[in-house]
Amino acid sequence: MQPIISISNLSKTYANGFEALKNVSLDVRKGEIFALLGPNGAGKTTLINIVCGLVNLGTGSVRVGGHDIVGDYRKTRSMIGLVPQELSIDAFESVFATVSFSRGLFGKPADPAHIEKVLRSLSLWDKRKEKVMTLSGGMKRRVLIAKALAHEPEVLFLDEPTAGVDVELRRDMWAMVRGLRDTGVTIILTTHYIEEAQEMADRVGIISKGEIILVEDKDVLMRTLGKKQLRIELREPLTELPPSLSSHALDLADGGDALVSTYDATADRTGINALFLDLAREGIAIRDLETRQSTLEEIFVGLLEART
Ligand SMILES: Nc1ncnc2c1ncn2[C@@H]1O[C@H](COP(=O)(O)OP(=O)(O)OP(=O)(O)O)[C@@H](O)[C@H]1O
Repeated sequence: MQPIISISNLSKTYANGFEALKNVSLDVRKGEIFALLGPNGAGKTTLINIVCGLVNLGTGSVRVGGHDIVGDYRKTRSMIGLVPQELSIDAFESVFATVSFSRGLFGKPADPAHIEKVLRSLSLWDKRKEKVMTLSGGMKRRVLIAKALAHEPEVLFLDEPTAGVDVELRRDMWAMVRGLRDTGVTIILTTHYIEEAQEMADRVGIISKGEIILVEDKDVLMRTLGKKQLRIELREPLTELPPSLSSHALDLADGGDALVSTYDATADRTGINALFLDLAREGIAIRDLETRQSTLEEIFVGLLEART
């Protein structure tokens, strides 16, 4: 499939000499939710701002829908909606007016029916006549999303969309973003909430110190890099691990009330059968079992640690 965004060998050095992006190449597929994860200062916003035409690119090229972002600036800009990190909106305008105005910026004719659809999809219709300054922070963030959607973009960038938003609103936003994806909009989001990427993304890209260190299907990433943990609660506590169990990667936990084994769930032999046999031989009785898969957060931290 033709990617909707194609970034090739992109590097960016700011005027002060800081190299914020180093030879980044990345394709985003049409209709996917792509999560860009990285620690503070990794270059996420720089990358987004270059694609959106807000920061000049250094070297390399970026195409959106097959159009070059420099040569075909107007075309690519009109294909993109951006929800920026900072809440910057015209405080004195009504919700409806500020969202309609955004559409006009792209030279699109007024379309009150479209604006109504966008406002309704974001549960903002009841607030359409209110001044933006009277809204709560979460509602203001929705207005930013409405503004980004006013000109019917094919690609939506969400730069930390749920920073500082409460859990309920975050879940509403996720549902809203999924709904948008279902209408064919490609979504690229940056986030510090790895839970958000885990919940929403089709693919995940990890950026660190200006370099893309990994791009992978989320499910593949979690399957291949995710370790599983087996927790065995014991009927009787152990004071120490019996020597016969020393060949298993086991730790005593909860003051001896539990054993914890970390294993690779994708391996042909996980060693779990042998472990249970040895436990039975030792006469160690089990009260309960629990297995747990690594979260994306653990995978992410592990990847970054492996590079330092
Ligand atoms: N105009 C600028 N001039 C010089 N350096 C800059 C400029 N803008 C950003 N930087 C630097 O480039 C690096 C990448 O910044 P960027 O905002 O892209 O990171 P980020 O991954 O979005 O971080 P965060 O998660 O904190 O938003 C940072 O070290 C930042 O200080």
